[in-house]
Formats: sequence, structure tokens, C-alpha cells
Amino acid sequence: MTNGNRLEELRDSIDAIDDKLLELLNSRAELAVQVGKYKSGNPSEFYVPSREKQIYTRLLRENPGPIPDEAVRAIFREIISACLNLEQPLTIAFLGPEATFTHIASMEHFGQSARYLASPSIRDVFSEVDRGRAHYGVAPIENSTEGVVNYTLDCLVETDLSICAEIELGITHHLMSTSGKMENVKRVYSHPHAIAQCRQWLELNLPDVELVDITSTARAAEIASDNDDAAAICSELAGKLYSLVPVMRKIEDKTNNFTRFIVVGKTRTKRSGNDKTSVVFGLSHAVGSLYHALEIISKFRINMTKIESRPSKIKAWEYLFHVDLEGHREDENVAAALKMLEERSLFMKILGSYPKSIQSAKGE
Ligand SMILES: C=C(O[C@@H]1C=C(C(=O)O)C=C[C@H]1O)C(=O)O
Repeated sequence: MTNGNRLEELRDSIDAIDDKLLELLNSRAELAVQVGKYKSGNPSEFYVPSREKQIYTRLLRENPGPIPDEAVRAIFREIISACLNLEQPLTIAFLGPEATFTHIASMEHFGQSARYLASPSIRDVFSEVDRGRAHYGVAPIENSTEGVVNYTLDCLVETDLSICAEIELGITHHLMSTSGKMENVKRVYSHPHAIAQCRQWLELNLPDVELVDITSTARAAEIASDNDDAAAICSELAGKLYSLVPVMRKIEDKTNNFTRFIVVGKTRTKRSGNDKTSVVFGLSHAVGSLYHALEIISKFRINMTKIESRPSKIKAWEYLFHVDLEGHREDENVAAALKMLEERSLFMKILGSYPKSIQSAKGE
């Protein structure tokens, strides 16, 4: 057989598999629509993060390769996104403008079939969901280098929305400009967190340039697109959106740089079997009150993954404690611990139980 014939034969086999895949995808979509008919009709009940987490966990456990896990996740993200969209088109509010890392995280989670609504502030993300203009909202909550996003913690306390899911995204920063030439860069624009995450690289490579804080990495890219002597620290997506080219790629000081985002909505997420619970509580000013509160968590053998304190905003020097626990609020030990914690606190609110994130590849 000639090489040409063999090549044709292989491509014919690929065509035959694609036909089968397409048929199977459509059968899957029809089943998803049928599942949708069993839901109550309330638009916020169609997206089921616990079920999605179970699907990914099973597929990644059983993936024999050679397709890498990351690609399996991306492919199924879009399949699920398209199926969900047939059941109920979803609108997702995110901290904008377009091409921010929150936008990238939202698309990684909800896929291309959802509709996205850029919101100018974290408070607006919450209010779009509260008022029903979006089904869910996505906001950053914590960066592995810069720490928590206080504004998101405060919005969680002040509104009635719950955390339905979390998204973890690896963050990579690029220095991008209209020319891509280092010698043209006299000013660098970016969000203060991004500038902080690239501080050492900037001191070493651009010690004399002016650093200008901007409200978002995407807005920084837009400004750099109008100024030939400026550059932005931003994602590849933001740079491309404003026709910038890289001066230098991957300039963050720590390669292990992740941001955690939360999905907020009006529904409670069911158990997936591998969940987290976020809770906030306030305590009296008494000796050992925090110690005794945390003792409850340890007594029920619950792993605490995070603790943060925020001013209560009611009385000076009184604090609210934000704690993340492993487990779901419906797990027996978590339910018992939360009940006891509530009895011993001045105030307690469960912010949500949701599936632990599957760490994603770099958000570029
Ligand atoms: C089909 C369902 O609805 C949605 C779509 C899913 C899918 O395509 O597999 C999974 C969970 C839901 O977000 C379901 O609830 O099972």
C-alpha cells in the first residue's frame, strides 16, 4: 500500500469516529433535556455543580490516555455547557471588564454556551444575581500570593446569596504592548495585585519605568493599546482582545500562583462526596472564645482549610471569622459541629457547601 493510500484510510477512519461522536453527543444532549424536565422549572435549579463534579471525577479517574486529563476536562466542559444550555440558557455575571481573570475563570467553569455579563464591581456581581438579571455570579475570593479579597467576604456576609461552587485558576502574567519591544516601554499599567506578583521581575528588568495601578488587567491592556510607550501586565486573552503582542511572557515571580473564585447563586448545592463548607461567625470578647469555637471543629474531626478575620463593621475591634471546612453541611459530623458552633456564637451564617474545585491549567 502506498503512503498516500494509508493516509486516506486513516482519515476515513477518523471521519467514521467523528460521525459516531456526533451521534453520541446528540443522544447525550437529548438525555440532558429529559433530565431537565424532572427539575422544578426554577431556572436556578438546572445547573447542578455536584453532579458535574461527579462526572469529571469519574472521567479523569478512568481516562486511559493518550488524551491528557486537562484536555478531557476542557472537552467535557463544552459538552456539559452545550447540554445545560439546551435545558436552560444561563447568564453569568462576572467581575469585568471582558478578558479579566474572573472572565477566564467563568468561561473555564461554565463553557462557551453560557451568556456572560461583565459587572463593574464585586458588589455589582452580587446585585445582578440578587435582582435576577443573572443566574449566577463569579468573583475572586483568594489569591495564593496576595491573600483574600476582602470585598467578596463582605458581600457574602451582607447578601443572602450562597456559594454554589469554587473555581481554581493558575494565574500567568504577560507583559504586552503594541510593539512587543522592551526598549519602548516607559510605563507599565496593571491591577495592583498583578504588579505585586511581578515585582521582582520588574525591578530586575525594568527598574526605571513608572508603574501605574489600574482597576483591572483588562483595562490596563486597553490603555496600553492607545499608548505606544506603555505596556500592560495582563492575560494573553486581554492582550489579544486589544491587539497587543508579548514583550515578555510569564513574568510572575512565583510560578505557583493560583486564584480561587466563587460561584454565587440562590440555590444550595447538594453533596458531591468531596465538598467544602464556608461559614462565618462572630464571637463575644471573652478569654478563649475563638479557641473554644475551633475546638468544636477539631472535636468533630473536621479539617479546617482556611481562617480569616474581618472587622465586624458594627463595633470597633470586633471581628467576624471566615472559616472553610472539609465536608458538606449535610454530612453528619459537619451538621453537628455547625449546630454547636451556632449555639456558642453571637452570630453564624453558613455561606455554602460546594464541591472542591478541580485545579485547572494556567489561565493565560
Ligand atoms: C443533565 C443535567 O443538567 C446539567 C447538565 C449536566 C450534564 O450535561 O451532564 C450535568 C449537570 C447539570 O448542570 C443533570 O442535572 O444531570
